[in-house]
Amino acid sequence: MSHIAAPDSRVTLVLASTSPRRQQLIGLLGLPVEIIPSHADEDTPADWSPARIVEELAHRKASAVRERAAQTQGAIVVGSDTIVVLDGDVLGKPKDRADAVSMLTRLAGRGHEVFTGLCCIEAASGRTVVSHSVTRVFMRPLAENQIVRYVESGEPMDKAGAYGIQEIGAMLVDRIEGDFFTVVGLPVSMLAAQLGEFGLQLP
Ligand SMILES: Cc1cn([C@H]2C[C@H](O)[C@@H](COP(=O)(O)OP(=O)(O)OP(=O)(O)O)O2)c(=O)[nH]c1=O
Repeated sequence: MSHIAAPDSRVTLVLASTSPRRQQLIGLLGLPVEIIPSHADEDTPADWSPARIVEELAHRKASAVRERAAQTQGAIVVGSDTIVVLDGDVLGKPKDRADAVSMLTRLAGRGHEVFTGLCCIEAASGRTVVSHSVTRVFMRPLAENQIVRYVESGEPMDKAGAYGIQEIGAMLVDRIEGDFFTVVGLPVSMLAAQLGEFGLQLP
């Protein structure tokens, strides 16, 4: 992987996440990274909009580790949350394989939206920036046996909407409108823009 010169060695990004995808993607920024898994409550009121849900959950995840992150010099905590939205219904991670099959049966052959919320908190000051990004994903029509075979791979189980566009799930997707990394769970260019608000110029 190529790297540009570290833009600001006084900053460490503290990723409040257990997601291996987010851990890999945040490395693209070329800044020092620490991981502090966050276990925030993910319940939200039923009448909240998708945008409000993902922004709130990204904020909760980042807030939950802010205090621990403050021990690191120049820490900026990053939290993120991703949901799939179809016909106004929020699809999170599937509860079991049957739930994954039913989500994918609904998603096949049509478009849906993926919302990702992103929150940066400067640990020392508490200064907070939060926003979200939306990408439209169009899935190929899928036969029942294709869906079942995909679910048997185990890949869908830790992913919102029961698919991973960056893995075998790439074969389920016809096209997207919007940012790819929003679907994977960490909108890299929005993160760079948020960090710009803390005076970091990236790249
Ligand atoms: C739609 C889609 C989702 N996903 C993933 C991104 C997120 O990791 C996950 C949604 O769950 P989240 O609750 O957003 O995140 P998480 O529990 O995996 O990690 P953490 O809260 O610790 O940060 O779905 C993909 O990897 N690819 C995809 O194509």
